[in-house]
Amino acid sequence: MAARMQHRFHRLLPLAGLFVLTLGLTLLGVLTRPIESLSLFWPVNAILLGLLLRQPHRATPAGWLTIYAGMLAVDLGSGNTWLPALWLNACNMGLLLTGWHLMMRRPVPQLRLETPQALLHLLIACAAGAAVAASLACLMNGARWFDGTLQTTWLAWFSEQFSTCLLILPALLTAPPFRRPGRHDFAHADVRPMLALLASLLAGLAIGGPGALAFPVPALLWCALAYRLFTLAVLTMLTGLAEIIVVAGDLVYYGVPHSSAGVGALMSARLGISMLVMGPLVVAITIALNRQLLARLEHRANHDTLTGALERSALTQQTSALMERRRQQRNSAPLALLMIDIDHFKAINDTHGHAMGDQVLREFANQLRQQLRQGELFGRLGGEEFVVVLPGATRTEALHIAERLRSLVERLEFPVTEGNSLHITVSIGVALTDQEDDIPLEQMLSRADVALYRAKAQGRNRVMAAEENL
Ligand SMILES: Nc1nc2c(ncn2[C@@H]2O[C@H](COP(=O)(O)OP(=O)(O)OP(=O)(O)O)[C@@H](O)[C@H]2O)c(=O)[nH]1
Repeated sequence: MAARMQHRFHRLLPLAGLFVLTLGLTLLGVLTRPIESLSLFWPVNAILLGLLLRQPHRATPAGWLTIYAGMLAVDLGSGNTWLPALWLNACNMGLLLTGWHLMMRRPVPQLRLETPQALLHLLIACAAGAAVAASLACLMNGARWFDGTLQTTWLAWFSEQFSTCLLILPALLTAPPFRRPGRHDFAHADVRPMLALLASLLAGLAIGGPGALAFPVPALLWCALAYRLFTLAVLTMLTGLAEIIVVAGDLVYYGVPHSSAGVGALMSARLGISMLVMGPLVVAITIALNRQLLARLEHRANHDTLTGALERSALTQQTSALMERRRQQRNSAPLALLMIDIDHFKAINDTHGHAMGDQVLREFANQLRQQLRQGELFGRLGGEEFVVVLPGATRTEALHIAERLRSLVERLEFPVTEGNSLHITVSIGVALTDQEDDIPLEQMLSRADVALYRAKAQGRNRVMAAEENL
């Protein structure tokens, strides 16, 4: 009984959360809505659509009904009668369901706006959702708003819903998982593009006229080049919403008439503002895409495809950079280099086949990598020979780590057939440098190689230190 109650509680809790969120957002929309007219902007639908696209498991029939109930509760609570409340919120649901179904047909990268085409799909989904909402509004309510024509009513609904969704959704869809920002997040942030954006908005306010709406575009393009996609999406959202408020609130003369006959012009301004921000968003998406591709290419170029360890050239370059940094910082902490070679690896290939040899190399590398700390390097020199670089490790520590790795490998099991597995051992040569004895990398490698050779000569499965400096 208690278990069933608990199960029911766990099922109802997310729905209760959705209900409270809908209630809060709708209340906010209603409070900013002048009596007997449409809201300046109605962010409820865009925010709920963003939430459902990020968390599709909430979009169950019960979830949709909960949202509808939340919206109805606010409308009825604020004095609306049943029929208009049912109708009005059916329009909102029309937008949500249309937008959700069109967007959910897209693969995940499109949902996260990872390609420029994804932005076009978002535009189509917003337009279709807004069109459904506007059509339902006209169908149900006739032409009771504005100047009483069906066309103005439809366009007013459409422009408000379309522009709000297009401005808000990119920020919601690209938001990274929440984490507390660290000091480093802001340490190197370039504030100039943001200041330029602010200046362009102020210039728009000071100069006015219809062209002023486009003043922020160059600053937004600069922001697109300087910031992450999510940051840019937040900036385009804030810029767009600020401009809509300024135009609709008649705070500055933008050449947009505000009589009821001017609803069409206000609608045009809303649509224009939401489309102006598409350009900077496409630039930011393209840059993010290029960065990802470059990072992937760089990873491919620097890492061995079989084991994921650093390639010889990347290992040499990163170790040299590490040594150079130590030199510049006059860091007297030592740096240790372990050269690790699998014993009798040829026999594994010969006995179990090359594919099994590859499997052993892959698993061996995975296990070794897991033992290393951040800042330590792991590379493959070729064949079954690997290198570990340990910055700051003393002689005792380096020997201790090498011994730990040797004994770990000895205990590894590589399944060959059912109930049958093979074992391997490694020989390790250790070389160490410090400030007084700052030797080039190539010399470190050859010292470790000599030590490794001695380990092999003395029977393998052992750690030997280079004699010169240990
Ligand atoms: N499966 C597989 N084998 C490789 C790869 N790279 C090198 N080898 C094989 O690794 C073996 C290395 O053999 P040797 O250099 O004779 O060394 P060993 O048999 O480990 O003997 P010792 O090092 O003296 O203990 C050769 O047979 C290579 O063909 C690889 O990427 N995959």
